[in-house]
Amino acid sequence: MTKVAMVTGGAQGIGEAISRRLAADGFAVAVADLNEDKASQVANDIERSGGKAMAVTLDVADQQAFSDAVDKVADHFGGFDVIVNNAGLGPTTPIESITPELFDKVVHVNVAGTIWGIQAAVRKFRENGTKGKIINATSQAGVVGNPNLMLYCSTKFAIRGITQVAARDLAGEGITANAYAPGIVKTPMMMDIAHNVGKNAGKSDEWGMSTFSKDIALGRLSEPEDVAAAVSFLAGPDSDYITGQTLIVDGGMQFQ
Ligand SMILES: NC(=O)C1=CN([C@@H]2O[C@H](COP(=O)(O)OP(=O)(O)OC[C@H]3O[C@@H](n4cnc5c(N)ncnc54)[C@H](O)[C@@H]3O)[C@@H](O)[C@H]2O)C=CC1
Ligand SMILES: CC(=O)C(C)=O
Repeated sequence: MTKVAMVTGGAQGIGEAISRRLAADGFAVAVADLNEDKASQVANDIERSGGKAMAVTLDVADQQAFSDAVDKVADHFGGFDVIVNNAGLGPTTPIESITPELFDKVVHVNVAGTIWGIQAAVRKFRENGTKGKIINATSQAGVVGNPNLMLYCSTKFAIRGITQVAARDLAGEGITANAYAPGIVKTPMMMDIAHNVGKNAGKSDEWGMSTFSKDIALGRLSEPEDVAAAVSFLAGPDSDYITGQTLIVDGGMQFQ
């Protein structure tokens, strides 16, 4: 029986790499994203390569839409086994720059979006009697406070707590919940942060990326595929006994 995985923010960056890796692992993959065109491109490319995939247009901050999307995926593929709550926003926010509007936007996507994904997945797992897996995107910025990323870091620290609570609440049903914490990965989100680091110092984007990565990850950059390999492990049978953990993906893999 083909297992089914849904990847939010699956149309670009780390999420795209996760979508492609899980398809290569044999999952039927739902590429869920705000960006309908990019999600369709990724899903179509997976299908052209012999995998099973579908695109789902979704704003993870919309609780009902998330629930409806999980129903659509389960109905289309005939099951639902893994949710990867990968979608997120990563603005650069010096303390004085944080507004109520920006706070609401980022927390609704990163934190509420993760909770709505867990809620929708658990409902479907229970309906189908599936011992499913919940895999959430935190970050090294959810383990260590990063300069000028107060709002973002607050959400990534929150996601680790959400993951630990979900693991504890769901252990009796055989449902696991874990998080992955990438280091510095060259994606549009990270390039935006690097741009702001450089701009604040009157330097280039390249200087910003190099400086930030040296400060945070000893200058080590990870590839989206490195993170996808960690998520492949968490989605696969070898991690069935693991729950409530954060897998750090920065110059290797280690549980936190
Ligand atoms: N790039 C990095 O260095 C690191 C990234 N992460 C985390 O990994 C995850 C993916 O990050 P990246 O690939 O770098 O991001 P990205 O910004 O390159 O891609 C994010 C994807 O999520 C989608 N998205 C954004 N808001 C959405 C919403 N409301 N509903 C549905 N989809 C939405 C975007 O359309 C995009 O396709 C995020 O949770 C991020 O916090 C963690 C550590 C490091
Ligand atoms: C974007 C992010 O999570 C970083 C810089 O670790």
